[in-house]
Parts: sequence; structure tokens; C-alpha cells
Amino acid sequence: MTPRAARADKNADDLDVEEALALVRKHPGGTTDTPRHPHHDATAWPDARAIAERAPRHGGRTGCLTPVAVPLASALGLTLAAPLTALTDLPSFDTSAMDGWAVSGPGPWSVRDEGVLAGHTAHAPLTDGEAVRIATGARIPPDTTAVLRSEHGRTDDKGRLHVTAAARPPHTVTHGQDIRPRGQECRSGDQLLPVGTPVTPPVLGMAAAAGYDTLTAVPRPRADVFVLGDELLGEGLPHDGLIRDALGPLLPPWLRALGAEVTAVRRIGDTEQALYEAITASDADVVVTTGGTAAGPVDHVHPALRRIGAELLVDGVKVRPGHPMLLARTQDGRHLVGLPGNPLAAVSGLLTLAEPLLRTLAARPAPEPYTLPLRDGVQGHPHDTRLVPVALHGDRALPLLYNGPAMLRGIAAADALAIVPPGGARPGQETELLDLPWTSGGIGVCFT
Ligand SMILES: Nc1nc2c(c(=O)[nH]1)N[C@H]1C(S)=C(S)[C@@H](COP(=O)(O)OP(=O)(O)OC[C@H]3O[C@@H](n4cnc5c(N)ncnc54)[C@H](O)[C@@H]3O)O[C@H]1N2
Ligand code: MOO
Repeated sequence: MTPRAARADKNADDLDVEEALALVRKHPGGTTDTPRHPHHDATAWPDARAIAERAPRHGGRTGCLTPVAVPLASALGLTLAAPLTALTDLPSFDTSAMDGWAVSGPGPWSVRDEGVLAGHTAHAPLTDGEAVRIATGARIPPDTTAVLRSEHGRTDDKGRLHVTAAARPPHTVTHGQDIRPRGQECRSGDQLLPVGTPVTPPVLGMAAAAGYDTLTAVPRPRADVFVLGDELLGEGLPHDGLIRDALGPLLPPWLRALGAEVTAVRRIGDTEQALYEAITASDADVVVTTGGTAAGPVDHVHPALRRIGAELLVDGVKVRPGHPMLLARTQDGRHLVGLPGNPLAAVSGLLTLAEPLLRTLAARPAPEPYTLPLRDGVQGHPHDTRLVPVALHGDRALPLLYNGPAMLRGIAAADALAIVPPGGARPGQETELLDLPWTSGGIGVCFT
């Protein structure tokens, strides 16, 4: 086995970014200071993902962005950077679990005139044989021994309260019944959730209940999107060799679903100078470009990266579609993902490079890998991985047609992308799938 084959054979987890960089530097196509050759060696697909995931950990950094205090209303989808520790006991006072009466001692009870509602201040202690009307969530008066639910009590013609046969056991109220004691759920200082927990709607509710107004969380990485191509139209029908820009509408919401805050979406003219100016003016954590990655006359991404002295971490990936995709690091430690212009190739680059990069920056958990059998066989590329749109039907994945690099018809109907290994997959073959963000989360959940 050659040293390169041995490297390619390594588990993706073992591949160090610096090692990968060294690999890229050794090859003419991968350096930033020598002219690029269109047939340079590309990175294996799993290695490209591993490099993108580890790229932000360069130079002893933790990888994720510096945590900030975020108001609860803006924290959905972020990751906790500090444990959620209770700032109060929960419940914070002894509470009635039911509408009914707070009672003291065994019945029957005389009933106080004025009841106790939720949110009201403390009431005077009950004396033995006394009861008071109480609402769910109201503070229990001192010396209460139980709460009698309204459906388990009745008052006689003298106004005295009795337990009815409907109570379980009949005519009985047990000590402590339907009282939620202070601290039942947690004590002040208890850890409720660890660092790394994704902020979901119930986490927001838990945080509010535990006394928080802001959460310490990893912010969304800021992403600028630069769409290259003089042939692109922003509206209307294609005409005179001009086509509609499909990536301007597709990428920003997809990037948001991957955890980014999209700070700019700009169409850039097909000149190296325009791209250079856009990249150098950006202060986003991640710049995503589309188009201009190949070796055509107006493919300006490589020259612009050379000009700003960026390091190419990935320069071409053994994946179809999308093989000209690239990942670079600027001198100030920010990242640029170059997506190919063909729309499905751009989606491939988004999931291969942008997803793991953003995941590390945002400290999001990695999705659990899973497989399903393919309903139909899929022809493979001889050397490269293929990403093929599939629809999920029961426990099988149905490969979709219209999966060419320039097509969106397949992915627009898809639930996932099948990772088809070099050589292809047989009908029924268990195949790893990459879920699309809205498949598992629901469209409202992921586009926050
Ligand atoms: N000589 C070679 N030519 C090409 C190679 C190669 O290796 N050698 N690779 C091919 C592959 S594979 C792909 S993918 C594309 C990548 O091209 P670029 O990233 O340089 O992108 P463009 O040339 O700018 O555009 C390609 C294609 O996509 C259309 N496009 C671009 N942007 C958009 C958009 N926002 N919305 C819709 N369509 C878009 C563009 O009009 C072109 O048709 O290169 C191959 N060529
Ligand atoms: O990467 Mo290209 O999309 O294979 O055509």
C-alpha cells in the first residue's frame, strides 16, 4: 500500500487537519501559491467531512465560537455553553396541585370565607379543623395537611366541608395529598441540563421556570453568501442564455437550518476583483461562495483565495456531484466554503463541507448515522462517493430520478441523500443516509 493509500484507508476520525493540509500542500492543485491543475488529487468524501468538522479547532482553539449571553427569545436552536443550574427551588413554594380546599387535620372542616388564588401572597396558617378554598398553583397556607380536590368534597347546609365517597379511598384524604412540596423538582443550585444541550422549546421553558432571562450559549456562526455568475437572473423567465439564480433562494434558509445566521446574500459579478473585494470586506465567520470553483475562464475562486493568502484545507472532493468544492482558511482564521455552481453540486458541498464546519462552530451535536435498504440499485462512480436524493417510504429509501449535478428536481422531492459508495449499491443494500434538516425537525422547527 502506498503512503497515500494508507492515509486514505485511515479512519476519518484519525485524520488530522494539519496532516490533511500537508497532504494538500504537497500537490500542485492544492497549494495557494502555485497554479491549480484541474486533475489534482481530490480528498476522499469521509476525510473531507472530517477535515471540515475539525477545521475550527486549528491552533489550539476549542472550535466553537465564544459563548455569549442570549435572551431566551433569541436562543432557540443554539447550544448551551454553561450548565443550566437552577436559580431557585422548583416549585419555589409549597403549591396546590389541584383546585379544591387546603385542609388542616381530619374533616369535617369549617371553611374560611376568603379563598387562595395562584399568584396571591401567603395566607394565615390554618388551624386544625379549618379549610380554605384554593386554586391550582396557589401557595399552600402554613399548617395545611392536604388538599382536597373540588370533586371530592361537599359542604353541608351548615357550611362544613366533608370528603365524599368519590375520593380514593372513599371519604378519605391522605396526609400531603395533592400538595407539591417546595423543591420537589429541583433545589436551587441543582444542575438541570449539561453544557452542550441543544436549546429546544422545552429547554426555553425550563430555563424560564428556573429563573433565567438569558442563556449562556454558543452564538450562530455568521455566514455571508456570495453568488457568482453574470448569467444569473434574480427574477422572471430565463432568456437569451441567462438563467434564474437557484442558489440565492436555496442557500440562506438551508444555512440557517444548519445553525448559521446569514448576514449577507450578494450576487457578485464574474471578475476576480469583485470577488476579492467581497471576501476581504466580509467579517463573517464563514463565507460561502457559489460557482467559479472549476477551471473555466471566469472561475475566480482559486485566484481570489491565492490573492488573500488563504490556506486550502480541501481542494476537490471525491464525490459526485460536487467534486470541485473547496474549503479554505483565511489568514485571520475564518473559513470559506466554495460551492460549485451546479445546483445539486452546491447542495453536495453544503452537506459535505458547510454542515460539519458550522456544526463545530456552533457546538451542535453530530447527527446519528443511520442506514436504510435502497429500494432500487444505484449505479456508482468507479472511484468517488455519490450523493443521491432519496424519498423515504416506510423502511426503505427510494432513489429519485433527476439527480444530475445541474438538477434540483430530485432533491426538491427528497427526504434524504443516500451516500452511495464507489462502485454503487445493489437493490436492498443497507445504505447510509444524510437527513435533510426539515425531514426530522419539521419546517417550522429548523428554520428559526
Ligand atoms: N474543464 C472542466 N470543466 C468543469 C469541471 C472540471 O473539472 N473541468 N467540473 C464540472 C463540474 S463537476 C462542476 S460541478 C462545475 C463547477 O463549476 P463552477 O463551480 O466553476 O460553477 P460555474 O461554472 O460558475 O457554473 C456551473 C453551472 O452552474 C450554473 N450555475 C452557477 N450558479 C448558479 C446559480 N446560482 N443558480 C443556478 N445555476 C447556477 C452555471 O450557469 C453553470 O451552468 O464545473 C464543471 N466544469
Ligand atoms: O461536481 Mo459536478 O456537480 O460532478 O457536475
